[in-house]
Amino acid sequence: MTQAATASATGGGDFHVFDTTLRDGAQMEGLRYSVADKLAVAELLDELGVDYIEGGWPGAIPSDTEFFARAADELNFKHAKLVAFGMTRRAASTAADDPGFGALLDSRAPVLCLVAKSDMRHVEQALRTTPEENLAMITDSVRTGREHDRQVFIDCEHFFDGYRHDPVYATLVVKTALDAGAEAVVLCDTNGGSVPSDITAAFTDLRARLLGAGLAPERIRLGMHAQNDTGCAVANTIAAVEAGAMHVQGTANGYGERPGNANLFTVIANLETKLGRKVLPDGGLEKLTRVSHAIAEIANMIPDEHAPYTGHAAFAHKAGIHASAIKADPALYNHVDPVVVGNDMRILVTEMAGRASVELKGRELGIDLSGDKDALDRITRRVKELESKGWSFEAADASFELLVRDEVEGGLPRPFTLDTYRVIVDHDPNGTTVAEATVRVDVEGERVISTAQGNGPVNAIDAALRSALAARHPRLAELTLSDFKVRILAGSKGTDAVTRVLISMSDGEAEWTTVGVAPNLIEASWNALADGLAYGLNRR
Ligand SMILES: CC(=O)SCCNC(=O)CCNC(=O)[C@H](O)C(C)(C)COP(=O)(O)OP(=O)(O)OC[C@H]1O[C@@H](n2cnc3c(N)ncnc32)[C@H](O)[C@@H]1OP(=O)(O)O
Ligand SMILES: CC(=O)C(=O)O
Repeated sequence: MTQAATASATGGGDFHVFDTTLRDGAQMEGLRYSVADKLAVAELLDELGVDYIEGGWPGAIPSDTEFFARAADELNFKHAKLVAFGMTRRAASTAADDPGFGALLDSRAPVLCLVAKSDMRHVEQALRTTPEENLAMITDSVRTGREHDRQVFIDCEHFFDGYRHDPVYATLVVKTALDAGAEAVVLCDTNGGSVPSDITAAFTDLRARLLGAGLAPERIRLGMHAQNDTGCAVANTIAAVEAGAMHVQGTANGYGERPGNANLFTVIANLETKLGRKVLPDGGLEKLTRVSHAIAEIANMIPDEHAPYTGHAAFAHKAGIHASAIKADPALYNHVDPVVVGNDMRILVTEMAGRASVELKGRELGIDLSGDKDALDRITRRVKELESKGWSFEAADASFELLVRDEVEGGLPRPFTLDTYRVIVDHDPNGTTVAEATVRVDVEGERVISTAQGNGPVNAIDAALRSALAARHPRLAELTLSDFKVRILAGSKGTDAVTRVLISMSDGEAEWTTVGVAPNLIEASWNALADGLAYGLNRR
């Protein structure tokens, strides 16, 4: 860590984006970072341009102690400052003698963020100390941090509940921390039970009380830390900023304990695009989607498709009426240009599509359908008819493209046509199951028969088909099956259910998905497989 400690008690209009993905975000059930993961996440957050990265609690959590040791040697942030989280010193001791506090200083982090009690009930029941001693713990901890050349933030735990219960004491806690030299005092909605009007009222009232207590306006530096238990964490954070907060805390993708924390990426995007506050360095905002997905990958979490701004579906339009207006101007149905946050707009073609949806989807696929009203009519009708029978094109772009090309270009060249297939599944007395498939196909005028075994019927058909085509189509070896999804769609009478199969394939450069629907699982799979291979072999 080459970052010099820059303890500063100067007030002013600077605004902080404070990320706590690696501390509070790591408190999420089911999430566990290795030290290497944490180092990688920290680098991504620095690249995005957040101001502070809270790395964990050194001294309390052994892997966090290791993270800070490695961070000090290995990380070289371009923009951010690394923050060590901890608590104010223990009651009836001194910060200088408190081993927990010592571990924070030993971490070499240039910034400390200390959680302090601000709800009288917590002081009495959890700390089991006096209100005065709690204030002394805050003063001593902030001053000691400052004496060691650290910036110090105070997180006021349970601030909003405490403020409702005893606003005089909660105000005194904030004033004490600011008087001691805290860079900012962060008001935490720890139980996450607040709604935006609570936040606005508390910030406004607290500011008036602090001014009344003699604090100069520029010394009132407040921040917001919102948990998402009411689903209002982002809204609460925005309400806080509108009420004067100059520091926002949150986590990547909203990871955190219980329903999580304020999604910092949504907060940042709202601040920049709605409130007109530039909070990231130049070029930062357009990295938002990539960084969000990269952190999900490291955290081993499936990215939230529907996350505002960064989700894959955040700018996906399914309704035909939306597409018809988007054709005139994408801004008519997008609240911001997706490119601003590094995302893309997508048009989904389903039974809800109209001609405009088909035209725009064609444009996405590089097929110009504009002006061909007959083709647009035919394709739209065909999509609606197939979807009513169970097909689903929204996740199967390759099947849609094959359908469009069939309608307007006489279809892509088919590398083979099926004559027959047969599959046998053997379950022997030892419990071993083997599937064997034989396919008979026409390949460029020649009839080819091939037999292969597999661990299941679809695997066996895939192997037999590949073996039949291998000599004429060596590129098949590059095409791998990356996903196989089956869904049974209930029929109207209960017994006439149909099966929908989605198959994703990749050639190492691109991935595409095809859909097959039939009353029989093997037939549905064959349809999807045959289309997937045909699409792949035609891909350039
Ligand atoms: C709202 C938040 O999310 S804050 C972050 C919470 N994160 C964590 O708790 C994760 C890491 N925590 C830990 O590893 C452990 O809980 C430790 C190391 C911090 C403490 O462990 P222990 O010493 O075994 O204490 P334990 O966890 O049982 O209780 C917490 C102690 O801290 C005290 N404490 C709680 N908050 C504060 C505070 N702000 N300032 C000073 N002391 C505090 C409690 O009164 C209690 O004291 P006691 O030991 O005298 O009963
Ligand atoms: C500090 C913190 O994480 C909270 O109060 O929620």
